[in-house]
Amino acid sequence: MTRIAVIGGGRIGEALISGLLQSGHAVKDLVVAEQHPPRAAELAAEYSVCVSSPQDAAEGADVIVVAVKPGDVESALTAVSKADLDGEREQILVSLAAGIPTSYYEKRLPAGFPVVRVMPNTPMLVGEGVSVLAPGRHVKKDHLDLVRGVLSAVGKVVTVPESQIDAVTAVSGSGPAYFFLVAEAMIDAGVGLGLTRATASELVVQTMVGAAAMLDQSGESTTELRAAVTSPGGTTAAAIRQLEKNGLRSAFYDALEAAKSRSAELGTSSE
Ligand SMILES: NC(=O)C1=CN([C@@H]2O[C@H](COP(=O)(O)OP(=O)(O)OC[C@H]3O[C@@H](n4cnc5c(N)ncnc54)[C@H](O)[C@@H]3O)[C@@H](O)[C@H]2O)C=CC1
Ligand SMILES: O=C(O)[C@@H]1CCC=N1
Repeated sequence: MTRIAVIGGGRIGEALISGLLQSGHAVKDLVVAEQHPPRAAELAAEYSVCVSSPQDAAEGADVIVVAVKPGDVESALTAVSKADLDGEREQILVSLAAGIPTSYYEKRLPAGFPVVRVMPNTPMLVGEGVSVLAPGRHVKKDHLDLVRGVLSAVGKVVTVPESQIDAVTAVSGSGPAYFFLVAEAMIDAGVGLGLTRATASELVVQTMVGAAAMLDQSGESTTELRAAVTSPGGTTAAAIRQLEKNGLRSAFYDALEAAKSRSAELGTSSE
């Protein structure tokens, strides 16, 4: 089995660990390096996962996953680099950090070391993530297949050229937060209309789950599905008119542009 070291046991590191274990990955083939001791203890207790230093974790791993904040990548990589790393051993580094390009790692790792940049998202926690892969210069087909195999255990896997990864970050990396925000706003609006918070939450969550399942399974476009709910002169048309009047569509254009720019900015500040 592929041995995986996760450097950084925060929200996305935990989502990956949890998703891999739920999909049948053996706990003995997972190790996490987490610098914050109480958090490390929490992960060990929750998942029975082995906790180690970044150096030791990287030493024995086939896949080294960097899951720290972009600003912590330098220190994490310095620690990882103390391990006896060797591209010849077919080790691969997978970076989940927003903004940090593969060239950043390639400059600092032994020559020829394969690096795959990945933009995951948190639904990997429940096996419904989407991980978008962008291979670095030294990545061969076998490396990419290995990373694809690992991440397909926790959701869908898509591959793009690295030039598209800032846009991907804006769409699917940050995307779950947009849906959570929409759900939050709808729940509050339902409460404003007199529903209890529990009822409003139940209705909104199930509506989101149902709508997502239809998008996924019906084969119909978003426009067709929306039209099917929108009766002429009806309630949905009245609501959508207000959403459009209040700039929902352009708010999303602006929001995703801001996220893409921020991802690019994180990259340039870490050259
Ligand atoms: N949270 C999300 O939805 C997504 C996050 N990402 C990326 O994943 C990375 C991690 O994000 P989060 O999990 O949200 O952050 P987080 O702050 O929850 O977790 C990062 C963890 O790394 C640990 N850490 C920092 N430096 C370390 C080191 N040198 N050695 C060991 N552990 C170290 C911290 O103590 C912390 O627990 C970021 O680069 C982010 O851009 C990517 C896609 C989605
Ligand atoms: O907000 C962030 O920077 C990270 C990257 C994508 C989702 N969360």
